[in-house]
Amino acid sequence: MELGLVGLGKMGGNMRERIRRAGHTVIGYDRNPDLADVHSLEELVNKLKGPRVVWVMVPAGAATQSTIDELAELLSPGDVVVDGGNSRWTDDEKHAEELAAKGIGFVDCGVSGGVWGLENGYALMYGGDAENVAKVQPIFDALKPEGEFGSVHAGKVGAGHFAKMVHNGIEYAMMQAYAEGWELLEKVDSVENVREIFRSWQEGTVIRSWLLDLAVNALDEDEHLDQLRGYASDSGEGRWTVEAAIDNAVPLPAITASLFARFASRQDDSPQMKMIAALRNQFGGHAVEKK
Ligand SMILES: O=C(CO)[C@H](O)[C@H](O)COP(=O)(O)O
Repeated sequence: MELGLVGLGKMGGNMRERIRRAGHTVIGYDRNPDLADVHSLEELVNKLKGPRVVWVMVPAGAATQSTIDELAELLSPGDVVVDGGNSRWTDDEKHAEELAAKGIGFVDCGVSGGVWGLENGYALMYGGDAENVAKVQPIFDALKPEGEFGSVHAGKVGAGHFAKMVHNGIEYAMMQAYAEGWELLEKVDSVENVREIFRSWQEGTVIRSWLLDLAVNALDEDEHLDQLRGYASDSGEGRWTVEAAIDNAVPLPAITASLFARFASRQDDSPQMKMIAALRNQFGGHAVEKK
């Protein structure tokens, strides 16, 4: 089938390649003309035969919103827009309504696989009406990993991005647990080869995983991570997971702690720990360290 793909960065560029390898035609648009097959969204839409499917793979928020606004003006009734970015799931209902007003379908799709997806396939979690999902199905089949699992129709509009958000929350907590274990192992003098301990865990253990494999890759590149600063960014999904937990009164201690650990990583000198030091000094005369 034919697909229009908007956004040809690290994810979108590799997805275009994987879909083409499966024998489909992909017309890609990106603001960077070096990456794009066409010069504008209008040209992309005009080149596709109807009913069209256009997959949006641009950063969540303003970039996704403006792309969907533009597509709403260009596409025709019966066409479908897929939002494959890491959009906040609460935006999906709004996008579906905006497009439905013009007779255009909408499917939200969480995509996992990172830069390895080209070869390994992308795990897909999508939400929307069966009729719209069916129009995209050949593309889902091309992107997903080989084998029985790796893609799911998670539910109604929004369910795909909600599933991806929870996936990322789990990702935060798993990474935090590996990172904490690694730091503790590195701290203790009697432990001599932390990297090899991590490597040994890749087979037979309860905690083997792809993230563990990637941790070993990272330690192979830089055994004690000396070249990195202990600073971790976030792009929103952990925060939205914690917000959803509050809305639903679901306790998420591990995911919440892993999000807050990232915030702490961005402080050179913790203001709250200054207060703790000051209070210990006030009530107990405990020593403080001064600048
Ligand atoms: O979706 C992903 C992996 O599954 C992206 O890599 C995402 O950027 C990870 O989230 P964060 O940037 O908040 O760590």
